[in-house]
Amino acid sequence: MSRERRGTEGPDRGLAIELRSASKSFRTPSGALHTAVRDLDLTVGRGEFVAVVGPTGCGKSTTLTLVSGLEEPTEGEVLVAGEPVDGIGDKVGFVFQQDAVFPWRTVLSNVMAGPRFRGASKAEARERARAWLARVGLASFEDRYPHQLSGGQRKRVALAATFVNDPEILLMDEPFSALDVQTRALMSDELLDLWSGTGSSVVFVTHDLEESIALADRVVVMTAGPATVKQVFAIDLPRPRKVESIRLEPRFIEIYREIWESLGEEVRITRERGAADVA
Ligand SMILES: Nc1ncnc2c1ncn2[C@@H]1O[C@H](COP(=O)(O)OP(=O)(O)OP(=O)(O)O)[C@@H](O)[C@H]1O
Repeated sequence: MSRERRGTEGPDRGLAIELRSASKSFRTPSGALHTAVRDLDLTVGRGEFVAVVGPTGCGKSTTLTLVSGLEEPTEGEVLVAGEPVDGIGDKVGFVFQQDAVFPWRTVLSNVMAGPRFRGASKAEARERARAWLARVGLASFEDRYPHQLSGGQRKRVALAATFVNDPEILLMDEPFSALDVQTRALMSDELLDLWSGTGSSVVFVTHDLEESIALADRVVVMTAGPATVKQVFAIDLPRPRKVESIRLEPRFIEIYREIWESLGEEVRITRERGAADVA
């Protein structure tokens, strides 16, 4: 286990993402300033899988929106591949809790959409989409529409539609939280399988500590809001991993206890604040 260095060294070519003292405040409808993220330092290496856990409402999604370019930091810097983020770049892919699929398009057409938008010919887009649909086990579903699929199948379409664009960076915000427990474990295994060949850097936000440990190279624990990095844990479990079996290993349980000690404290702080708000 290691606490991450909270350094401010110069640009590092080996880094996919750097947040340097990043803060984000929002103006609330009443006109007050609400700070969602405060003085956040976080780096993600190329090809690294980082999971972010923290109490509800602490600022995890806001952190992702800063990396994606959907929002700008109020203070500090956000760099992707050594360059300051300037709007939404095509190096970044997203998978969210809601299915980001076009309901009026077939499965094949959904997966072709990204390459087509990026200038690929129809034939090339179709070929690449079919290859990814085969990888996620949906080759025979290409003519279906999203409403004709199960939740797990729709999630597979979303994964294929993301990976088909060869993203350097993959931002995932609780992507599997709407799925049942078994499908969730299967999807986690599939994600690891798909990711392992790509070299993409992943930032995966989740409420589920088990999921974060099973998937990630490092788990980042955020403080109760405003979010800042509390502690970073290196996960020294071997790969390839299967989530259902790895979580029974003694080392996994040991890591879980250590991280929960850190995370549980922030969850308690958040709960106590909530209780004070309604008192
Ligand atoms: N556009 C916005 N305007 C005002 N406040 C916002 C905005 N976006 C987020 N917030 C506030 O910032 C805080 C952090 O929100 P965020 O969605 O990042 O938390 P989170 O950790 O992802 O939450 P959860 O775990 O519940 O999904 C919350 O108090 C939220 O209400």
